[in-house]
Amino acid sequence: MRIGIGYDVHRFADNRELIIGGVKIEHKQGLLGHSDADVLLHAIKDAILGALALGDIGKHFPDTDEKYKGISSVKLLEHVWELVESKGYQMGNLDSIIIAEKPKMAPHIEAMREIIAKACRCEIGQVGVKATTTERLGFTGREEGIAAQAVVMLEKNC
Ligand SMILES: Nc1ccn([C@@H]2O[C@H](COP(=O)(O)O)[C@@H](O)[C@H]2O)c(=O)n1
Ligand SMILES: C[C@@]1(CO)OP(=O)(O)OP(=O)(O)OC[C@H]1O
Repeated sequence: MRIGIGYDVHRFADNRELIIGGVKIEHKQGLLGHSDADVLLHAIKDAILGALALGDIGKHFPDTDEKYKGISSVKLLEHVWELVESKGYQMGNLDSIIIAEKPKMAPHIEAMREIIAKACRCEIGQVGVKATTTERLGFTGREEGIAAQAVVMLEKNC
């Protein structure tokens, strides 16, 4: 078994879509990034790569490379998962948390779990997604950005 941890932050910006966990969420602002800035999927991918000591997403998908400009983070997760399978591992389980004052994530959590489970070729029951505010404290509390954390456990195929 291998475990990994991931953490990411993206700042809010005008004229950007808000995409979290592969779900487009209606909000006054979106997150800024070279890709679609899906902070949750970035934390999950870093946790997966970390579990296999393969570095981080910046190493695999440099933000200086035009081919990743505006790219869907679901596509990048699918690519990371192909690496996992090529190394002979499968999903044990993953858990994650979105740290955001607003918007409300609860109505979108099931859709996020489905998207992540599909990309990682596992059951929805192996994928945890939660959300919390920081009670208006800090940069997330001031609605300057959103953070996400993830942990993953991978199991070696028999
Ligand atoms: N952006 C968010 C933040 C929180 N939630 C849900 O609300 C619950 C209460 O949040 P607290 O920070 O006050 O503990 C939390 O457990 C989430 O279910 C949310 O949907 N979206
Ligand atoms: C996802 C990538 C892709 O270029 O770009 P960003 O959306 O800027 O995201 P970040 O977490 O800052 O860096 C990782 C990059 O790999």
